[in-house]
Amino acid sequence: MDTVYIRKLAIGEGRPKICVPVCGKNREDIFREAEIARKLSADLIEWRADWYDDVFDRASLEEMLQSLRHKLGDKPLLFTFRSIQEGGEKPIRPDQYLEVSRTVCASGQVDALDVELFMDGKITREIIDMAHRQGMVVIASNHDFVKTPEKDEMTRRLILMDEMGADILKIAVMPKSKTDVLELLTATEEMGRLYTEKPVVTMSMGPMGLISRLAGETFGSAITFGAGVKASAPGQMPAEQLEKVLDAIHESMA
Ligand SMILES: O=C1C[C@@](O)(C(=O)O)C[C@@H](O)[C@@H]1O
Repeated sequence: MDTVYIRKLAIGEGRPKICVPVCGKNREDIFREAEIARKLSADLIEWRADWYDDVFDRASLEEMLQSLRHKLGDKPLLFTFRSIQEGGEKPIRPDQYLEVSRTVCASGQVDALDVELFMDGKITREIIDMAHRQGMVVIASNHDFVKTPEKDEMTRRLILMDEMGADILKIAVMPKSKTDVLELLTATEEMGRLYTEKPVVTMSMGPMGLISRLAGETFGSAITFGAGVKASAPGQMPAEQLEKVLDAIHESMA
């Protein structure tokens, strides 16, 4: 697997990196959560801006990006607007998604950008190119909060992300059975062995899928999300506990 750097953080080698989401609705909550995430074991902080009340106001968004960067120092920052159809808080039209992404890219304050694969083919490509021109890392993503697609469909989507030029390929799906969790792990393993050199990030959500958030070093998932103040998706463990488990696995595997 190739290593992708987000600032100095090496994604794709060693222990999976811990990403802690920040999901505040207003300035105060966002700063409080970011401060907690920074002190926790976060290797990377995700600002889930779909939770932010004023996200569609450009001046407020620009100001928040600057302040967040200031608060986080050189901690790597991932910007995500998760659309409602993929499990996020707010609906967003493709043109708004493009506009928000433009503001984020132009701000120069963000290190990595989450781009939803199925937002809109043309816009997705445009955003990926724009983020790359700014020297940002692109994490393409896809989420199914209802079910686990078949293994070949999951690998197809991840391959599509690779072809679209994303640097890191991510999929999160909901299991209905333990077999679904195995499907996700098999898709993860196959991606690394057969289809890509890029880092892959996968998770099976909910309590049944929890094991997939711990097993990245074995099956090939390079980032795992751990809860700070609150979880941004079902099945996330508190980041502190997650760190202990990942460290124990890493040390015993060495
Ligand atoms: O894509 C992901 C993964 C995630 O959905 C999870 O299941 O941990 C959490 C989201 O905040 C993040 O953007």
